[in-house]
Amino acid sequence: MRLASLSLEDLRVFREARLEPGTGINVLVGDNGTGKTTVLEAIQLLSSGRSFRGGVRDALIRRGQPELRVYSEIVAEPMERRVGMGLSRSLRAWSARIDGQAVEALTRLFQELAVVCFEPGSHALISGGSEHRRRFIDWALFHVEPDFLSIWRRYQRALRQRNALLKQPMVSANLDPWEHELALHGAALTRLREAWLARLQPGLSAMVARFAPGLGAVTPKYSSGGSPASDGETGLLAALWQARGRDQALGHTSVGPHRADWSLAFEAAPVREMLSRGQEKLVVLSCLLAQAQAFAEVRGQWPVLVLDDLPSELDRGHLAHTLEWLASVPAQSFITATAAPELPHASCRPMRMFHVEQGRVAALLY
Ligand SMILES: Nc1ncnc2c1ncn2[C@@H]1O[C@H](COP(=O)(O)OP(=O)(O)OP(=O)(O)O)[C@@H](O)[C@H]1O
Repeated sequence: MRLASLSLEDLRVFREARLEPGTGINVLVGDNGTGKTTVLEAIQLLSSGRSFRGGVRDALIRRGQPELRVYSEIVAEPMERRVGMGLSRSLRAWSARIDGQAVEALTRLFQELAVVCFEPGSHALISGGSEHRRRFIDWALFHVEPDFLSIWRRYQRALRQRNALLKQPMVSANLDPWEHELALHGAALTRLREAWLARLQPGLSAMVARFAPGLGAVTPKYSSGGSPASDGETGLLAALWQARGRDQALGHTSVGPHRADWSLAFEAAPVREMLSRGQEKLVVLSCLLAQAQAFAEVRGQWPVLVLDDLPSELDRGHLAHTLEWLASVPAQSFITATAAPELPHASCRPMRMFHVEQGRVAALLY
């Protein structure tokens, strides 16, 4: 999938801007603080309603304005289906449109555009809390597994209900139906997540061999958050039952897939603490590119790749390597940099360069 156009209105420094990206690598060049990252943020917003920069959402709206708007025409392969996606945020709420029609659920919009993002905060995938790693897998499942969203919602609903009951004087029988729900949907969630991690393994091994060969073979390990995954629904039900006393004291549910995690062990660095900061970045980059590739294998089209401030994240050799890889796959990508990086000569798609200057984006001849 790719963006044929992108328009921003009242998003941070931009009053109004529009660009028509190319189908291959798009480079956004400009000085610090001119708005390069904001263009990537706009793409991320359309795909998830959140900014990879975090922080308060209202900071996204241009100072003094009531609302921001982002619009894009998306082209979905293989049939070249065109979809107009619009997202706006007022001080109170988001609203979304597809082909001009308002959509009730934002997730309907997010299903149309899959974006894989590498940015300075991405190292949290390795060094941050487990929520980053769960979100990584759940992002893929949301896009490739039709049942995922309904399983995830049912699990979350049962979790909220059990947590609310845990805060009241305990009546064990009241917990029973919610624990059955949690076990049923939790076991399904665990199966999907484990299967996705297994699917990623070959691509991840190839990416690590390419970007961080010194680390040797990589082994992913999933930990299901309480009971062994192989014990399935029965095991999770038993774990919930056993944890009742402790959970009541805590006031929340301490076992289940909402506590799950995964890790990577390398031949040359069996524990995460042995990775240098730079190696961490290369591992994260490998995970994200492997994720994009696995997505493409399942969906038959690539997600859009956005890579913020790439030249300051990677050394020259790894930057060249990454650009070569990007040029070799049929994915649309967006890169920001303060100075134009040297782009590979051979590319399977046309490349395009844009200059960003204090809230304006201009296409450069390339
Ligand atoms: N709500 C807002 N209203 C107006 N301007 C804003 C708002 N939020 C941020 N800005 C401005 O928008 C610009 C944001 O720029 P952005 O982070 O996209 O720049 P950048 O080119 O990626 O910078 P760098 O190279 O330093 O990372 C900054 O000049 C910032 O002060």
